[in-house]
Amino acid sequence: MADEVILLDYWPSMFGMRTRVALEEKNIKFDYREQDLFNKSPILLEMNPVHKKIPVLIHNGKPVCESLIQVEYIDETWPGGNPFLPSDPYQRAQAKFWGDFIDKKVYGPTRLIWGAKGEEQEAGTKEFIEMLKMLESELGDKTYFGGETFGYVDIAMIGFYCWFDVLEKCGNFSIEAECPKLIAWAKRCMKRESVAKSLPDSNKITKFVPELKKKIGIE
Ligand SMILES: N[C@@H](CCC(=O)N[C@@H](CSO)C(=O)NCC(=O)O)C(=O)O
Repeated sequence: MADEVILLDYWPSMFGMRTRVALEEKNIKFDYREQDLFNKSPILLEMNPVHKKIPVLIHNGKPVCESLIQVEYIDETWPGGNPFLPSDPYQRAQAKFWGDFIDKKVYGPTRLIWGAKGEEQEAGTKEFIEMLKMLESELGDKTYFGGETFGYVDIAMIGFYCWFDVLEKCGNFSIEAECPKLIAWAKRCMKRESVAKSLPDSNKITKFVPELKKKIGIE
């Protein structure tokens, strides 16, 4: 029986983009189901009762929650092609460390940059740039975070790239000026069909943010 793969997602989500990219990298056919996070569907509540968040990967009726867990699950379940994670335990640990770093240290400041004002927004901008500089020094002169092949940390981070334009406009800074190597890396990733297909156009994100702010009551 062919695998049934459903992805409960939300188009602007940099977390959902991770799972989209991972599925595309493995050439897995999946049923993409856009979710309304302001009026959550019964299937979302049923499949992710703990966090009630997207993305949720439903594989033959069984839900896998949390985007980085989904990326690893996809890598293990469909092992063909380039592995996302290295086989060496230490290298795997290092890749997961940077995935965790992105979740703990990169995502938070982005909310302040587009959602806050004044000193709070400035603090978010400063923090974001500092965190990107740490990522850039980890990348160094490598093609991808794991070396020559596109993998786990690239997948964890690349979804933020389509948010860079709106973050720069809100925070009045240039990511390229601060982290040129990181921008060069992102452009390299965008050349991959799996990434180009999975990330929305940054103009769409830029138009979306003011609508989102209105919807959540921050103006
Ligand atoms: N650690 C999780 C984060 C998912 C998340 O925040 N999803 C958001 C949309 S993207 O910002 C979400 O589903 N929010 C709905 C809510 O918070 O109610 C992951 O990596 O999958």
